[in-house]
Amino acid sequence: MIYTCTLNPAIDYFLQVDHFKAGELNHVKADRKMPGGKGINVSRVLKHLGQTSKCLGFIGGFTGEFIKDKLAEEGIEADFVPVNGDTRINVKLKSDSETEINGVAPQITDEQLNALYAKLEKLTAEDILVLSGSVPATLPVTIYKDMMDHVSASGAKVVVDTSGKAFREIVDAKPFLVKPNHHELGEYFGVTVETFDEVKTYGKKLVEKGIEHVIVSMGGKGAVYIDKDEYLYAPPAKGELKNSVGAGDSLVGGFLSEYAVSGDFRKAFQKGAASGSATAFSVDLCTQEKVEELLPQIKISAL
Ligand SMILES: Nc1ncnc2c1ncn2[C@@H]1O[C@H](COP(=O)(O)OP(=O)(O)OP(=O)(O)O)[C@@H](O)[C@H]1O
Ligand SMILES: O=P(O)(O)OC[C@@]1(O)O[C@H](CO)[C@@H](O)[C@@H]1O
Repeated sequence: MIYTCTLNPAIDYFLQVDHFKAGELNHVKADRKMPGGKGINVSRVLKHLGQTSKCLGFIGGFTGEFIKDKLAEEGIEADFVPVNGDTRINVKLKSDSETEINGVAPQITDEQLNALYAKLEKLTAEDILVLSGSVPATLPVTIYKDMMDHVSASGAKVVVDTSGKAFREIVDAKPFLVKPNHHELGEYFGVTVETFDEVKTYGKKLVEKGIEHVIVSMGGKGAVYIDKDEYLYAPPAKGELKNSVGAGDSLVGGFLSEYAVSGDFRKAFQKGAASGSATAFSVDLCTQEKVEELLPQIKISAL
């Protein structure tokens, strides 16, 4: 089973405003509310691609109810720990440019944290645990490492997609796979990472630290896969950019949908990259149909 854990889920509130002007009254042309948060997006992508998964994390309030209902409607299993406050709302404003305003997480108590740890006891070596997104301020910044410690005896594989301090804390715990984007990779090493050579250099440093598989996503420039033996490049598919929110999660979901079945990294990387592009060219997260349409465009090559 693939478990996704979203410590800080959100309702993604997408707003379309013609020529948004800060400091003035703006009228919304169209809006949309979606269950969000990185792990939840990974689970939704897995579902679209025919794979089951279970969503873990913390959820609360009327916003949490909305997310639980939507996941249930889509047939996605969830086993969240309930919290007292409201799960946050993240504003995704599309106008002449894209602006994101991510909300504040509700408070999480030690008891609730322990309830999450208890759910991890079930994991076995057959399972994959995806730890994705930001860490609520009331949790220790070492939480992802602590969660890895809880599952290490089980042999479950851990995949991490986070940034900032949370990413800094997890690297030394040597997860199975990490997926920073090139900005996050640069932030970790205190440098700017823009070129493919820079991605190779700094991605390899993560492999040398003991992380088996590193995927660095580069938005419209594609993605790079690094392990101890090789560097692979997945180009972006061609299409019209509609929404970049969740493209990285789609890369992770697409990758896992193939890896869980075949264990083939090259094919998984190709499917992940196709899924990232498919989401970038869609209003919602990628569909199986769109991923299959784009797959032939993603020719994996050595870098
Ligand atoms: N404009 C685009 N055109 C084609 N493919 C894209 C585009 N943007 C993203 N992708 C694909 O999706 C992958 C992931 O995108 P990106 O690097 O933006 O992830 P991210 O920064 O983690 O995003 P998020 O946090 O919003 O999920 C890219 O590596 C690429 O394969
Ligand atoms: O604030 P975080 O947890 O880093 O990111 C949360 C978020 O921006 O990431 C997803 C897209 O990747 C969205 O669904 C969600 O709103």
